[in-house]
Amino acid sequence: MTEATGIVGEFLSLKADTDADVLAMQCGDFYEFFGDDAELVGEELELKVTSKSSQGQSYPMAGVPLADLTPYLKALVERGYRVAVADQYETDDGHAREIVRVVTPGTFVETSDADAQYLAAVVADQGSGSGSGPSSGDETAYGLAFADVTTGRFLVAGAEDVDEAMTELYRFAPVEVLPGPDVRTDDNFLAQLRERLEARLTLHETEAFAPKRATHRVRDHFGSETVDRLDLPESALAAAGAVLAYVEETGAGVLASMTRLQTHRGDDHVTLDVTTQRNLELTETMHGDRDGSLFATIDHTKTSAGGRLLKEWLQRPRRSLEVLEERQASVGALATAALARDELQDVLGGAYDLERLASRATHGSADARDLLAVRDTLALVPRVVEVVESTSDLADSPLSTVVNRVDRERAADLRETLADALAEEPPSTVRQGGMLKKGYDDDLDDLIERHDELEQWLDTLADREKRQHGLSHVTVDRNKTDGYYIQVGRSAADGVPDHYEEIKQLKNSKRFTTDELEDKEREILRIEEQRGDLEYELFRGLRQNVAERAALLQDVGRTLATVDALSSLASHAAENRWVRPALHREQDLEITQGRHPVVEQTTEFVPNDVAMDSDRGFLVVTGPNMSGKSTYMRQVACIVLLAQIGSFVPAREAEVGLVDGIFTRVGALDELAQGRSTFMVEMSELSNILHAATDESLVILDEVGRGTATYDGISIAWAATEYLHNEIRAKTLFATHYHELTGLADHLPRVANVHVAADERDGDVTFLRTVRDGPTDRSYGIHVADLAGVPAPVVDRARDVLERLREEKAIEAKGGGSSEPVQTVFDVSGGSFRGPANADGGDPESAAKAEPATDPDAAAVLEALESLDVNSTPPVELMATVQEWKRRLENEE
Ligand SMILES: Nc1ncnc2c1ncn2[C@@H]1O[C@H](COP(=O)(O)OP(=O)(O)OP(=O)(O)O)[C@@H](O)[C@H]1O
Repeated sequence: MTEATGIVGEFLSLKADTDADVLAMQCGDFYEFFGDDAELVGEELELKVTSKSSQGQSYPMAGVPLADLTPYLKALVERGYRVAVADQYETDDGHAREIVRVVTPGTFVETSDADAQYLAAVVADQGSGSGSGPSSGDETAYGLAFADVTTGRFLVAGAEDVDEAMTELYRFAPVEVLPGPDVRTDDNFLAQLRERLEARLTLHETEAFAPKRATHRVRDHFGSETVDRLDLPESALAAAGAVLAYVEETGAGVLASMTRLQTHRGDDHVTLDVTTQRNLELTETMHGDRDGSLFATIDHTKTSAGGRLLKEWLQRPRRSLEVLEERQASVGALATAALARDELQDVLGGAYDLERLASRATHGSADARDLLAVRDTLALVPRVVEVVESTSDLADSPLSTVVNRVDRERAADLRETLADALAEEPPSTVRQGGMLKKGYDDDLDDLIERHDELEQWLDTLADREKRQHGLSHVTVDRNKTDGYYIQVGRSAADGVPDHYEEIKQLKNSKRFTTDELEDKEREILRIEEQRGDLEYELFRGLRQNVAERAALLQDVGRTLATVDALSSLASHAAENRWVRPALHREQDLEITQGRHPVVEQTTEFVPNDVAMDSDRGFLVVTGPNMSGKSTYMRQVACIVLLAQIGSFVPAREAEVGLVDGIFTRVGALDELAQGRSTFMVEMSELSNILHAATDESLVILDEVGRGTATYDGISIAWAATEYLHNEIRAKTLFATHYHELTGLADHLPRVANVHVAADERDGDVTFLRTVRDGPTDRSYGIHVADLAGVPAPVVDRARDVLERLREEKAIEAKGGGSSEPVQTVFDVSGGSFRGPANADGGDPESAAKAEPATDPDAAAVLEALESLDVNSTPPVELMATVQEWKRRLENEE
């Protein structure tokens, strides 16, 4: 095959030099894609694919106009592609092309989405674990770095193990992850990354992660002093260095907007593992919708920066009483000062995203309209301060400190500079002039003046020509093809003077030019070109000026976002009768008339109380299917979570002891699709909780043990309860269908039973949604099956069967002297199941029913099993023995 030459050859050779998935190469006014890349964009972006031949071979080709590249880049990076962009530049002997940047999901600066867009790196800590890399045990620690090129945010974090690393990663939801060298070989970690995150995994060159090199880079960028002060582990520095290197190498050109190195410390924050963030539907529902999430419910922010901040609060609740009480006080003040709040929200409605604009200025992609947006947003600062300071509730609240933190003088300076420079309605291009005002620069003023004079001359030309030559129907105008022209109506066209040179005939008129007009035209074009160049230079200076104040813009942006997020919480609290929870560091949790923050929006919600303290730290929640157990427990978790972002909560009154983590384990239907058995998922989640929870945590367990055989399930639930109660001592709510577990309250001092009440009359069940103390007596599964539309014959038959079963139970129960159906209970002291009759020393026959192992053959088998030493018996012999037991038991039946 002959090698392509010419433009295709150039394309293919540039492509061979990059590890990007796709190359867009500038060819004049277009970006072109050739070969496989053309096919790919043809498919992904629905671009028309044509063909281009080179050396007798035909190559697919597709292209987009220069000015339209951004939306195509956005679409490609959103699909996870990395796109190299090669620009064309002039050389002495023609032109050449060079790759100027590689646009990737994590380095796409021009995004229009409101959400944060994090690029992350994760590095295994060499010094941790048992020393031989990440696969050697789960004690490997990790260093993480997160950078948002669109806002300049840069954070580093450490994680003690895989779970913590995954939790942090999930919290930031990066769009692109750079796994460090060790992480790349850790299949388990990679599998979790793929499963938990929707991020592109990019294998960046390993040298970038080398600790020495990376540390040097971080020091160089953020200053040695900052780095020393933060005292970061090597792995975190390696991650941070790799992120910086990647941002630089991809050519995003925004490094300068990363002005601050912040640490994200897990111990400042409430641990919310991945499962919990999902289960509580913080930012999206279980079905992946934004609507119906907790965030969508409480978000009334007016700016995208405010929305981002509120989401960040929700994903990273705090543990510091001081921070939370400050936020609460501001929310309280804003909730009371309704008029001032309206005014603030109104003002914020005019704010643009300063953090994003700062990045665009640094990147060099901000146009004059962007700088106008900076000017207009800075102009809001005095008004915001004024509203706060002139409203006594707000002036006395921490909000006053928040708004006064801004360096107002510098903000006003920059605003003034921009106001003096920018024209009121600048164009969206930066090359054609018209962006800057008179008075900004003397040379520019000269050009503008001369331009104005010429325009004036042109404006009066038509009148002059009419007068001088006695013409009628004369206009003077310009267009792209004809340049400037004098247009004369057809009736008068024959009478034009001799020096008129005809350039075009139209249906009802003719177009002419004259030497004089051509001279003026040349002059005007020259001035316009000069003006364009000069304005571009001046504009770049102005933009650089803004870029150098990135930190100031980030501060102002952050302050406005904070006011926005706090006002949003205040609005929601005021409109939904939420109250300020009393926070403290004790274990108590007391919620009076609490509601579920999301469900209350769409349902006539029945409020419920929760009372937990050091003597009552474990609630077993029972109740019929569909009665509201899950809602009740999630409501508790949501209220604690809201309290720990500084929000008010849906209750009449609430007292919340701060927690260090919220852990949940609820039905995991969605995991089924990923090929893991429900039970396996359930157990690994339980295992995570039992490892991670502490006596300061809140644990929510919904139906643990349900995914396996009943007795296994009960046993696991039982053992987990004991462990949580005795060892971990976490505040726990445990919903279960295993009625047996309600017996725990009699044996474990801190366990109490509550149930969600339902009323049954004439076979109809009414859900009361009220939570009451004590266990429930039965479940109403058949009623729910009926509600769910299970065919009537099946429902009827189920009722029959249930009746029969109850009758049998009733026989047992009668022996116990009770007329109520009684369920089998688990004997704590004996560790076995038995009927209550037996517990009372009643009818031995019914006890035998509940305890099948008392059958003589079964007892013999059990005895043999007990004395068998499994470890020393060869497998074949074991199998034979089991078969023998089986035969013996079956024969007996
Ligand atoms: N306090 C309440 N007020 C009003 N509606 C409620 C309340 N609690 C729950 N609900 C509604 O009742 C329905 C069932 O609630 P939930 O899923 O919590 O029941 P459950 O007892 O956990 O069910 P299951 O045992 O079948 O999992 C939901 O539609 C929920 O919105």
